[in-house]
Amino acid sequence: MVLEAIRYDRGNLQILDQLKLPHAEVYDDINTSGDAWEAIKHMRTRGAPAIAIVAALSLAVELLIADIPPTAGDTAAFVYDRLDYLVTSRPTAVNLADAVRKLKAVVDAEVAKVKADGNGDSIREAYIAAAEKMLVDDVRDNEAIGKHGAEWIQKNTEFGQNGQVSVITHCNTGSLATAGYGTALGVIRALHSAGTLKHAFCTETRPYNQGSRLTAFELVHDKIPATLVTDSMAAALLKLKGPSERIAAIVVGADRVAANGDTANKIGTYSLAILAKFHGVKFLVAAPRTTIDLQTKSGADIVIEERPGNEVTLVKGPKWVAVLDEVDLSSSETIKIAASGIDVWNPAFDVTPAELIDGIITEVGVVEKDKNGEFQLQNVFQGLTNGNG
Ligand SMILES: CSC[C@H]1O[C@H](OP(=O)(O)O)[C@H](O)[C@@H]1O
Repeated sequence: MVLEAIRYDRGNLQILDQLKLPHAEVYDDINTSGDAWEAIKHMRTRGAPAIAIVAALSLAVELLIADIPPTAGDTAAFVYDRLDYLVTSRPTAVNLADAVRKLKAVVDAEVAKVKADGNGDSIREAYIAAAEKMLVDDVRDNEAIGKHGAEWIQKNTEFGQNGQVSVITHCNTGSLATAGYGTALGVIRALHSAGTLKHAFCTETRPYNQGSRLTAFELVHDKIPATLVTDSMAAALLKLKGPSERIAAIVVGADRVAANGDTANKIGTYSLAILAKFHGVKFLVAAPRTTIDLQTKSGADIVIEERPGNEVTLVKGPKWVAVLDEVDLSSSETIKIAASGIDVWNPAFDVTPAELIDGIITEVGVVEKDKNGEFQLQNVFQGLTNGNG
């Protein structure tokens, strides 16, 4: 059974409520852009690609039920208004803004054909087809990212050239963050499928715990040999077990890759990049081209989302029944794990400078820095890379 964060057929969209994972798999109906905004904002669905796809498809569903004036101009105005609203749900990941830009262009082209006072049906149809294509393209891109990333690791790491490799990954970048297969977790899936993965190590990824709640869930589901560590254990893991476990690389996802290769990703990524450099393991970012933002020159220009402090100080979940080593799904408890009155800083992302990144794994190949130590990311949009993947 394949894990699905998003379930869709025309007129019907459901998301897997990721606040209930790993203990319960509950799907929520998404019937409007408003439903999608709430789900994205409160992280019932999350992951840069998944956010964009859920937003796009929510409007594809809404267009079939909303009471919109019949002209093409009115339909386009409704689409623009809803897309502009959806893009306010979370600021850091570029995939949503990228999808909005592309969907607006589809609508504009259709309005140009039928003229503003023409029938709005073709606008609706063009939008829905474009949104549905994003769902299909994402899985295809992720499988290509997995292939390129696995090949690059096997070819460009000492452990990869003579046997199996182990990989550290952060946050969740799998089927629960995308339309399927995943980006960095897709690379781990590809290594595992090729029989070249020794072990995957996933970090807990405080405070939302994407690693312990979601990535661990995916790795167990796929029967991939894996070990969970806390974020603070990563350094000791590399120092004490890096050679013996043949840890060849740290592979992470991305929320926004700036034109120079600086990458915004889940908080804690920057620390891992520094550890990789110090311990001589490769540091790789896995991201589809929908995550690469040539309009943002560098990491300094990326808006970092800050989330509520209680996402750090409160831990919610079902009661654990010790004697059964199971959870009581009929219960729900919230535990406070910090002193009242303490200030909390809770940035959801950090920025890893391009100098710490050995390669950016895309669906068209792995981009490495040129002889001047710079990423030439514009080339990937012509399907070109200079990597060895
Ligand atoms: C392929 S998911 C990319 C990216 O999105 C995640 O952020 P969040 O869980 O807050 O939506 C995380 O940073 C992943 O690396």
